[in-house]
Amino acid sequence: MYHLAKGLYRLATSKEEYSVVLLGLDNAGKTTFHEQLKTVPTVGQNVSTIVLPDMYLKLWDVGGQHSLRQLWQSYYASCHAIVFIIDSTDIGDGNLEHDSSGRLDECRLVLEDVLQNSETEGVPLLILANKQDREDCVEVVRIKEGLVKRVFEGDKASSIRDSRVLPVSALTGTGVREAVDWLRSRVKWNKESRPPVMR
Ligand SMILES: Nc1nc2c(ncn2[C@@H]2O[C@H](COP(=O)(O)OP(=O)(O)OP(=O)(O)O)[C@@H](O)[C@H]2O)c(=O)[nH]1
Ligand SMILES: [Mg+2]
Repeated sequence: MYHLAKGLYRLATSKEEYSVVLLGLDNAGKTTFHEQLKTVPTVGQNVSTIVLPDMYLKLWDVGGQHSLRQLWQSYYASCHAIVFIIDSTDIGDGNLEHDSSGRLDECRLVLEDVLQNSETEGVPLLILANKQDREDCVEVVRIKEGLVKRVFEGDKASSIRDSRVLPVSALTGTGVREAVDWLRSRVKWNKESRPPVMR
């Protein structure tokens, strides 16, 4: 009887859990974005869970430094969405042809690499044009035209997936709510291909 009651209680109180991995070059603002949302720390500092009315969103903050990027792929198979964060102040004027620092091109290559991996096929992708609070930031439309469109139109991004580009400031929190709302709807839409874990 106890086990039945416990089972029923669990069934009534359990929720779907979806994992979201935060990617992007070093210094893009992944950890700042994560801090903005952090409610329940899970194992380790770089994982936390946001409790939403209808689901848990588990966020994985992975380091973006060059040497750490090879670890990203270990998150691909189990993630339900990818957030790719861009430092909008570190991509020149957003045009690949004038990219003197090389960071826009680096960003493009890294993003292409993520999209090309077969384990990310069909996974919803949210691109965040971060640091929009800064005066020297490149506007989101330019990032869409100069980077995202090129990546999506190139031959390296074959698979069909839900994607969106949103302007945010992880520091001030502007746009963060919209980002979570987008993720919440998309992981649900994609749940047949990537079923959630029940918690
Ligand atoms: N002005 C401004 N600064 C930001 C914003 N987001 C992050 N920063 C700053 O950018 C720097 C890097 O942010 P992090 O969140 O540590 O970057 P990261 O992507 O986690 O970097 P790695 O862990 O090295 O991959 C910090 O000094 C942040 O305060 C933002 O929206 N606006
Ligand atoms: Mg970090």
